[in-house]
Amino acid sequence: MLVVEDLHAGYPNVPVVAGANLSVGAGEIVALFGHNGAGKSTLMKGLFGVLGRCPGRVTFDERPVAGFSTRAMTRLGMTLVPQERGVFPSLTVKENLQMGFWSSGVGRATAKAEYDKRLARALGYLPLLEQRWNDKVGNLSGGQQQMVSIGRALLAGPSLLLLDEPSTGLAPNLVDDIMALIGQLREEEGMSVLLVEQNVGQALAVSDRVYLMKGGQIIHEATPAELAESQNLWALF
Ligand SMILES: Nc1ncnc2c1ncn2[C@@H]1O[C@H](COP(=O)(O)OP(=O)(O)OP(=O)(O)O)[C@@H](O)[C@H]1O
Repeated sequence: MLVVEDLHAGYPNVPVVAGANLSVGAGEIVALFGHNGAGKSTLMKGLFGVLGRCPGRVTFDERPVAGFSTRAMTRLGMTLVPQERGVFPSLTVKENLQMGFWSSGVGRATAKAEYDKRLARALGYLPLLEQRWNDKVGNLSGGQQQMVSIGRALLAGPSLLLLDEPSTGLAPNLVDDIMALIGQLREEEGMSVLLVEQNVGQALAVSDRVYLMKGGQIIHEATPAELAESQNLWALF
C-alpha cells in the first residue's frame, strides 16, 4: 500500500532523514520506534508532503506520490494525525470534524450520505466527540483533543493512517484505549496504520511489524516477537 524508498527529508539547512526505506501493507499495522530526535516525525511529514518535495520515492496504492501536497495525499486516502494534533482550538468539535471531511474532496452529489456514514462510524469509535459536539476544542483536555484529531482524520475516510505519537500526554488507560482503537480500525475497516509511539510495549501488542530508527535512518526491521526476544536488537536501538 505504502512504499518509501531512499527518502531524504529535513528542514532548511537541517538534513534529518537520510535515505529511509519502509513499507506498509494493506491492513497492516507498522510501528516506527526510535529515540527523541531520531527523525520519526520528520519521516512521517516528509512522506506525507508536509515538507514539500523531498528527494526519494513514495508510492501509495502503486501510484508515485512523492511531491504531492498533503491535500492530494488526503484525497488519495492517506491521512496524518500529527504529534501536535493540529486541531483548531477556536472551532467546535463538529466544525473540526467537518473540516476533516471536506479535506477528502468528496463530490457534492454524494457528500451528505458519505458524511453521515463516516460520522456515524467515527462517533461509534469515539463516543466522547458526540458528548462534546458543540464545545470549542480549545476547552477540551489534551486527551479529548487527541480524540478530535483522530476523529477528524477518520472523517477524511483514509485507507492509511499515519499516527505520530497519538498517546503523547495521555493517561495510561487512555493509551490503552488508543491502541485498542488502532486494532479495531484494522479489524473492522481494514485500515493500514503507520504508528510512531514511545509506549513501545503497548504499540508492540497491536503491531505486525516494527522499524527501528536512529540518526535519521531506519536501522532495523523486525516482528514484535523478534524484538521482544532479542536483547541484541534493543542494544542496536
Ligand atoms: N521545524 C524544524 N526545523 C529545524 N529542525 C527541526 C524541526 N523539527 C525538527 N527538527 C530537528 O529534526 C530532528 C529530528 O526531529 P523529529 O521531530 O523528526 O524526531 P522524532 O524522532 O520524531 O523525535 P520525538 O520522539 O522527540 O518526537 C531533531 O534534531 C530536531 O531538532
